[in-house]
Amino acid sequence: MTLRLILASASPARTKLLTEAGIAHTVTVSDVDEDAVTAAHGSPSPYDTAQLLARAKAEAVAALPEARGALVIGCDSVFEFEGEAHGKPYEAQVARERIKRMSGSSGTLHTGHWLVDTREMNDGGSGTAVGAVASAEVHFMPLDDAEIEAYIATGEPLNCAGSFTIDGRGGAFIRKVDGDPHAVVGLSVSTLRELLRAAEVSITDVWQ
Ligand SMILES: Nc1nc2c(ncn2[C@H]2C[C@H](O)[C@@H](COP(=O)(O)OP(=O)(O)OP(=O)(O)O)O2)c(=O)[nH]1
Repeated sequence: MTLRLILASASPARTKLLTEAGIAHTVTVSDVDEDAVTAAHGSPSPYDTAQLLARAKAEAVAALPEARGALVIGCDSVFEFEGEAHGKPYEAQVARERIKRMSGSSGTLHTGHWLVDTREMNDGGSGTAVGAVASAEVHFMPLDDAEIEAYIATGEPLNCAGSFTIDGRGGAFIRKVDGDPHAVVGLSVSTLRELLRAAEVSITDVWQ
């Protein structure tokens, strides 16, 4: 039987990562209310938030009829900076305030992963599942105000957890990454390999 892998994410970065890693997949976006999930768990740490939301997204898609018989991977990225959990800034003023503080400093990007194996799922069951968080510490170069304004004006940081990318324009401001760089982009392919192994699937089985 051909293995089907579904990415439960709207993130263009994640599907690009899988495609460039040669991993065949389709995309089904969940409609998870992320604020409701985190509120239901009190005030989880940034690490736990990433895992909780990855799990919620994967389980929501795995419950859909079209997911039956497939492997479903959900992800969520949270940037931990000075004890705060930063998602996407969305607005220029929020990005400006955050990037000014991040300049010359460092923070940790946590990406949660949750894999649901629906191949053995009985009616109403949830299938077997396994998850892991991959974290990487990101060290930033000092940015001057003109660079910050120009970066925000591109729009790139507004829809990225942590208000930066390492593989886009933001790469100009990254001094180093301690950890899996793919975890910063949004999906650690080596973590996916480990989750697939737990489901007795080799990464080579999903190579296209
Ligand atoms: N290309 C790139 N994207 C990044 C980087 N850091 C963060 N991002 C993006 C990837 C994700 O699209 C986004 C993280 O937000 P979420 O984890 O909430 O995922 P998103 O809302 O995009 O989609 P989803 O909730 O999974 O449907 O930030 C980076 O270094 N490079």
